[in-house]
Amino acid sequence: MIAQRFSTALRSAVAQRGFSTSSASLTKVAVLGAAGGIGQPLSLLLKQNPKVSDLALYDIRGAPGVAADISHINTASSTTGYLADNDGLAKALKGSEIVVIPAGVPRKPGMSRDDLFNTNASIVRDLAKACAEHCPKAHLLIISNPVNSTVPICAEVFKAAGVYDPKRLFGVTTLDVVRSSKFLSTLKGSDPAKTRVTVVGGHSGVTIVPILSQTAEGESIVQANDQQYLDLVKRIQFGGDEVVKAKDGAGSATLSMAFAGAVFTNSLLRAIGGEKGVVEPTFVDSPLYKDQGVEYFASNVELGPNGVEKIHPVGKLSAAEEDLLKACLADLAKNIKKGKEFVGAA
Ligand SMILES: NC(=O)c1ccc[n+]([C@@H]2O[C@H](COP(=O)([O-])OP(=O)(O)OC[C@H]3O[C@@H](n4cnc5c(N)ncnc54)[C@H](O)[C@@H]3O)[C@@H](O)[C@H]2O)c1
Ligand SMILES: O=C(O)C[C@H](O)C(=O)O
Repeated sequence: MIAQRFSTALRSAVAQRGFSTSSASLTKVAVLGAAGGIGQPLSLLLKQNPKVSDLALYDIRGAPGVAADISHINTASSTTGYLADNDGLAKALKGSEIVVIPAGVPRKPGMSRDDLFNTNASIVRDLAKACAEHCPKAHLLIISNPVNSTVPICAEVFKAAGVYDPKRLFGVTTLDVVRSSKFLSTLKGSDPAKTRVTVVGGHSGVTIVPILSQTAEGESIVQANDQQYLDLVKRIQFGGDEVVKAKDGAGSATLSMAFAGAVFTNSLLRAIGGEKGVVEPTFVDSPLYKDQGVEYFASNVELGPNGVEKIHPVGKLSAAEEDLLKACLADLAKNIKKGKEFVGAA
């Protein structure tokens, strides 16, 4: 009865905001690391998403305050904050269909993402264990770095628990897509909303491979293969370092990441709600380069109600992009192996 009343209230709020209610699914979303630099703005953006029915905000510190604050926003979803005591993590996860994980430490200048491994690997492993126990069918969206290793860690934890579904595990690489779109459209004077760049590979340095040749605005830059192209690729691959440097010890990208995380979560919510043709680049368990020892790879993925619907191949590449891909695969294989070794799976 209460659930029915809530559902009616949510649909009416959705309608008032001008969104179509027909495809609006009612979905509980948990954010783990919700009081952090990414967690707070991401939670704020998710609170504005009419497809979210319940927002469960978990952190080892500060989550109840963030939840109290966000809960006053007059959208229909409910918001609850949880700490580790009183079984907070289990309560946050129970019934969640999507779990977004930005928990962990960010970089400081001079650090690589791999330097975060020692701290973040165990944080992500333990959170994945809790997910495997309390919401084994949830879609897991991993933001915590190094993504190239934390995604394999989650997969191995789920395999050990006997609940692994490769279709429901995603490394969030959307920030690379967002940056590519912004940097390319700035150079070309095009509309960033219409300048869509596919980024494949992984999420760190040379493992980030923008396929500019497949975008109308990028084609001529790739053909010229001059300093402008080299600079653009470098800026996309090392955009994270640009922010780390500018923040000067206060962390890494948080606001643009929250935006990117909200974009990817919304795409998945649309697909879960039955919308067809929703495609996002994301780092998943992928057949594309398994024969070269690379089990996880980001490429365009069509999303569906059960997560990964179809993994698209990278398509035609320029000679320069072929070289970028080669360098990517070598690094990626090492990052993946490191993650698997951490959980005793390699
Ligand atoms: N995938 C990407 O594109 C991308 C982009 C930016 C940042 N990141 C990564 O996201 C992570 C978080 O960055 P941030 O700037 O939000 O850091 P932050 O330090 O501001 O926030 C991290 C939060 O995680 C919490 N936390 C730590 N251990 C936890 C645990 N066991 N359970 C629950 N919460 C826990 C902390 O209390 C903190 O609130 C970093 O690893 C960063 O490198 C990834
Ligand atoms: O650069 C970082 O460490 C954070 C994130 O991965 C990014 O790309 O901004």
